[in-house]
Amino acid sequence: QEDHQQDTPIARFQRYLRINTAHPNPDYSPAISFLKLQAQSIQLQARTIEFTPGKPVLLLTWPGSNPSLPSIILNSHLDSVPAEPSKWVHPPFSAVRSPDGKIFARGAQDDKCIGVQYLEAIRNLKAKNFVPTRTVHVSYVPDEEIGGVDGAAKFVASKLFQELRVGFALDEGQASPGDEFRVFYADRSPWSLVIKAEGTPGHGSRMYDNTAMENLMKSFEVISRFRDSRFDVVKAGEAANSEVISVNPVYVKAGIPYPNGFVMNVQPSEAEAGFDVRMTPTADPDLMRRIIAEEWAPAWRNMTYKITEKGPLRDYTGRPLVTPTNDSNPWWSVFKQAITAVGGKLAKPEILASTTDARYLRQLGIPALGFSPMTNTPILLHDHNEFLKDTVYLKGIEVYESIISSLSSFEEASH
Ligand SMILES: CSCC[C@H](NC=O)C(=O)O
Ligand SMILES: [Zn+2]
Ligand SMILES: [Zn+2]
Repeated sequence: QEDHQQDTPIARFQRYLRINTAHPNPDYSPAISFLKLQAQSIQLQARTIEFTPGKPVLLLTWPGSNPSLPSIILNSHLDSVPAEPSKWVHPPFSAVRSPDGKIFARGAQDDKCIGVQYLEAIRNLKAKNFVPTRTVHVSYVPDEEIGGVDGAAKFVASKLFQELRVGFALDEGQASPGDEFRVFYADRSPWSLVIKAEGTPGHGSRMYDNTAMENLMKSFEVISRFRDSRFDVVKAGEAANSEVISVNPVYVKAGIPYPNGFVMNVQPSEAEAGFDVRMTPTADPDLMRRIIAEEWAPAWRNMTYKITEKGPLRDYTGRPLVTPTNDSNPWWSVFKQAITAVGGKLAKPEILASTTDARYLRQLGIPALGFSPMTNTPILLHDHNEFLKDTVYLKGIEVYESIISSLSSFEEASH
């Protein structure tokens, strides 16, 4: 294909997309090599740090003329979720460009687009002899899709990160089906919930009280009611999906396995289910824990449970992980103006329904916005046939040029 031979912004995007960094075995080293080469070609300093062996963080730096000012950081993740190739119109790591300009690849939207757009924007600014006042860092972190424990979490906790003196951060957002850019000022925080029921085993023909399955089914009813009550608010148009606590069942595990299925005439003594729970930034974690303990998995119904919090819900001062999008945050006005300067319209700032590594930055008190410049684009992250149009990709580079030049030359020494 013609795209293979060239060294154009689109061809460079395709090259990054063709590196398979999907879980469960993301191949990080070719991705790092590719990005390092790109960084070299535009004279950015590069550092690779393995906080966990085999899980590199790449940090690129464009020094500012006034390094005493807090820096800005542009973050993206190296990894992707897996793809099911048989369900795609083009192989998920082919980065095929269709005649109408759609570039198909796992990671096209989430989030390899921004990873290279940052660099293309810097390339263009350098070509125009732009010099940033503040230092600009670009970071590439592993394992975002599995929680970032060995990636962003370790990176932001490092001495190196502290030495960067980051004043403001950008991380990924989500595509916008309309013609307004979307921006995210907070994430919902994920909890993994596993509930287990125990009960009296017995013959499949008998009806008696307190079986494990009956205990688990009662939990499903209670949890369903909680889910409906929140979902009804969303369906009534009174809140966005991301503004309520969500709970969704993700697995059930019970029964006695048999070579071709399950034993059908024994009621099992144990049953288990897993739930994805998403806490809104201002949700009360103690209240949620009480609901789980007293209603969803009560000991009196022979149930136990385990909650695993996937990241922080509050910053170190106990405040919700929310970046102000008003005049109290000078970075916000600079960001907003940078979008309008290139003819972009900005939608009302939103909470992200899922989560990103931005929560680790917000935990430190660093203002962080989630932003991926994709308008008129269907939301295809984690979906089959994820794609991004070439024109949208190229427009995004222009948007980042505006954002990076504005943020990096903004002089007020506030945090
Ligand atoms: C359990 S942390 C997982 C993080 C993941 N991030 C993107 O999809 C998410 O599910 O939101
Ligand atoms: Zn992502
Ligand atoms: Zn993702």
